[in-house]
Parts: sequence; C-alpha cells; structure tokens
Amino acid sequence: MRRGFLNKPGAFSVTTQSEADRISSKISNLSVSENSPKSDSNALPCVLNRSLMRLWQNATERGTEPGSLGWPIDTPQLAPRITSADAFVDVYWKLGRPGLTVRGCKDHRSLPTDPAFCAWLSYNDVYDKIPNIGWAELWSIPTSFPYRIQTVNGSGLGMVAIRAIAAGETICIERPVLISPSALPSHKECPLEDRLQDIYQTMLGVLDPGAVTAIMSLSNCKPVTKDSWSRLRGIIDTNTLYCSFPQSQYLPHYGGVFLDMSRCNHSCAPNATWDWDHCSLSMEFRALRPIREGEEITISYLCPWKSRSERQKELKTKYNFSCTCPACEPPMPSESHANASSSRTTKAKSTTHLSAKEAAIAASDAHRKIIGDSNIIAGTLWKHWASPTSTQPSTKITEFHERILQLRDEEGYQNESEDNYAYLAHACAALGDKEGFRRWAKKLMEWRPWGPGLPGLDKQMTWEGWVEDPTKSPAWGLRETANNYAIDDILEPLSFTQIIIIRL
Ligand SMILES: C[S@@+](CC[C@H](N)C(=O)[O-])C[C@H]1O[C@@H](n2cnc3c(N)ncnc32)[C@H](O)[C@@H]1O
Repeated sequence: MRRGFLNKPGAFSVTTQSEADRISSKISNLSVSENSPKSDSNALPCVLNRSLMRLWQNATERGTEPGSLGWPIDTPQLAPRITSADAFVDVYWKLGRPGLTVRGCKDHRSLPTDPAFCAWLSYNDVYDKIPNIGWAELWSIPTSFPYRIQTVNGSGLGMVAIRAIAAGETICIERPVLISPSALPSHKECPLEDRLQDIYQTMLGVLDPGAVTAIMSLSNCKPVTKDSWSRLRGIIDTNTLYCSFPQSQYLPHYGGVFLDMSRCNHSCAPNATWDWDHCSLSMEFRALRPIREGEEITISYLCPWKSRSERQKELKTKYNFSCTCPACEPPMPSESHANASSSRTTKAKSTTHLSAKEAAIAASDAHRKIIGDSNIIAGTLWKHWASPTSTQPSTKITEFHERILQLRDEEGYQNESEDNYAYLAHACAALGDKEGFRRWAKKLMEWRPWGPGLPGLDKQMTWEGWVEDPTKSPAWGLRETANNYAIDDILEPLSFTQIIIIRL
C-alpha cells in the first residue's frame, strides 16, 4: 500500500497498517446483494426540524441562551471563494496547506468507544469554525417516515410512498453517512489516486460494520477496476447529494452519501426536493406536490431548466441511465386502435405520433427556458416596476409570476415556486392590497420553503408577522409612496437580500 502525505499524524485519525488491512479485507469479503432493500429505514439518528423549532421557541421563552443548545447560531458571512480548481491547488500548496482531516461524527450521548454515525472528510477550516457541528442533542427521533425503499420498475431500488403525502410535508430527515469535499488537491509528486485509499480506509474505519455494509450495498453506476477502492469511489460518485459548508474559505462544496435518501431516483418532473442544513448536519426531503400512496418519490439530479437533450446527455454521463420521466417521454394518446387499421394508416399514425412527441418536447424545452430565465430577470423586473418613475402597469408583476407558476405546473417542476409566491405577495403589498398579500404569503407558508434548522425558523416567523399585519411588510404601499423618496432609498431596502430571502 502506498501512503500519501495526508496520512501524516494530525491530518487523519491514525490508521495503522493492520487496521487498514482489516478494513480492506472486510470490504473485499463483503457479500452484498446490490438489490437487497434495507429493512430499517431509520437506522441512523435523525433530527426533525419541527421539533427543533419547538425546542428553540421553548428555550427562547424560558430565556435560555441560544448558545446553551450547542448550536453555532451565528453563521459568518460568506468568505470569498476559490472557484477554479487551479486556484484551489495553488492555495493548497502555496498558502500553507489548510489540511484535511477525517472526523467521525458521534452523537453527544455516544461513548468514546462507540462508532460514528458519519465519517466526514473536511478541510480543517470547517472544523475550526464550527467545532460543535452536528453535535446537537437529538430531541426527537421520528418514529416513522412515509416511504419505504423497494424495487422500482427499471430503476433498481427507489423510494415509494407508503401513504398519501401532502405538498410541503417532510418526507425524510437524515444525516449523511459519508461526507467528502467536491475537490481534493492533487500534485504531480503525490497524485490523488495514491491517497484515496488512505482516505477511504480511514473513513470506513470510524464507522460501524453495519454502516460500512450498507454503504457498500448502494448502487454504483461507474466502472469498477482492479483497484479495490474504485467501487467505493463509484458508490460515492453515484450517490452523493450536494451539501455546503459556507464557513469554509477553501471549499464550501461537499457531498454526502445517505443510506435512504441516496436510494431516491431521478425525474425531470420530480415530486420532492431537498434542503441541507449544515448546522445540524442533516438533509430534509420535502414533497413538492401531493404524492399518492404507492407513487415513487423522485428528486431532480440536475438543473431542470436545461433542454431534454442536454438533460439526457448529463444523466447518461454522470449516472449512466436514460431518463423516461413524463418530461422526457411525454405521454401520447393511445395507439391501441392502430392494429385494426391498414398498414398505411398505421404508418401515417406513427408519423403523426412522432411529430406530436417532438412538438411536445420542443414546447417543454421552450417553457423550461422561460422558467429558467425568469429566475434571472425577476429581480430586475421588480426593481423597474417598483421604482418611483415606473410607468409599468400595476398588474405587470402579478401577471409575470402567475404565468411562471402556470408553466411550472405544466412542466411538473414546482421547486422554487416560493420565489414566485414571495414576489406576488410583495407586489400586492406594494399596491396596498392586504388580502392579496395574505393570500400569496399563505401559499408561500404552506409551501414551507424554510428548510431544516434554525435560520428557517427566523424566516417563517418573519412571514407570520407580516401576514398578521401586512402593513409591516417592507414593500407596503411602495407604489403609492415612492415618489417621496430618491430612487436609491427605495431600491436599497427592497434589494433581494432584504425582503426576499426565503431560502437558507
Ligand atoms: C442515487 S442512485 C438511486 C438509487 C438506485 N436506483 C439504487 O438502486 O440504489 C442513482 C442510480 O439509480 C438509477 N436511476 C436513478 N434514476 C433513474 C431513472 N429515472 N431511470 C432509471 N434509472 C435511474 C441509475 O442507475 C443511477 O445511476
């Protein structure tokens, strides 16, 4: 075994040669069925964000200091980022090596000898800034979630609803079992490949054998080579969901492997979405629309506003499958009578069918582009409409966002509808329309875009306050009073960050 510099003392929890050999042979000897469903869907500790919110409220009422909950309440402002891989390697090698450490995250009740629930490879600055991360007490462990992991036609295992799930409902909250950075520095004298086995051995070494078995049973869409670690690398690449740690100056982009959530299959018209909370080290899945009992729960693995052909290409390259979701294969009227017709008629029908499908795909691509562009222009549109010199009709903002909501419904992709609801509510406020404000704000709140964790609670409470008294909302009466102020005075308090922060 070649050993890289990262295994120097202090960079990792020390892995001895015999330990490494033990773990390595444990993995080679695993007899794991790729398709065996996991029986216990809540094997790892979870936190339920609503319980956290209740606890937070109780603590505040009792006058308890937030710090006593052990949470890093104040998230520092985002530091400037290193975006390109080259710059990143430069920083790593020239500016004093920030260093990587594998940490085994344990529950605060764990004994020192207990295995960790999560093996986390991180740049040290994340640990330095938030030493208590994920160590909060687990106030409430959910007794059941509304899904099970089972075989799904043509997609291996998947998540299936075992009862009807309401729009906005929490489907699952889970902590990752492995966390790793999206970029690791490499160097010609010490290539990444040489160090990966050290890294992986250390990570698996802190977990209990059951978790290691469960990780190795996750699906792998990447080729497996003779290198015994290529399978684990493939599993990580196949199953990682994006997790960010904004505290890191070096790299905020991380990925988590989850034992249940990583079983969720993709759709370009998904019925669920996720929110990551770096403070509690937990991910939440939430329903985007009502889900029927027996329906598969799906999320989107990619940016949904790309065209069908771009999506297909990306899914093939990254996940090795061809998507057959309703957005990629629009359902066409049945051709069941075709058999009864002459072959000429059948041919004509199939040509019509093909062009109908092509037309449906072209329309869907066009709609998705409009929705994607709307995310970019919505802020500018608002500023122009809300400015004192605006001559735009009062209905402009509402018409724009209602149209986008309609397109989102047609495309079956409601994620980010919260932005439209927020703009609609603020537009009503600007026009002094209390009922309109309440109607859209309530839609937004039913939607529950807050995500797990405490910052979400803050946003929820702010909106609750505005619904109670819409005149307190920052856009109230703006179109009527704007003429009294200079344009910058008006636009500044209405900047995106001040009134429309609704995501973590
Ligand atoms: C993160 S895993 C999802 C869980 C996986 N189905 C399993 O059995 O564990 C990603 C892999 O699932 C499969 N998959 C996901 N979505 C799919 C879809 N819509 N159609 C076909 N296969 C899909 C692909 O093989 C992909 O590489």
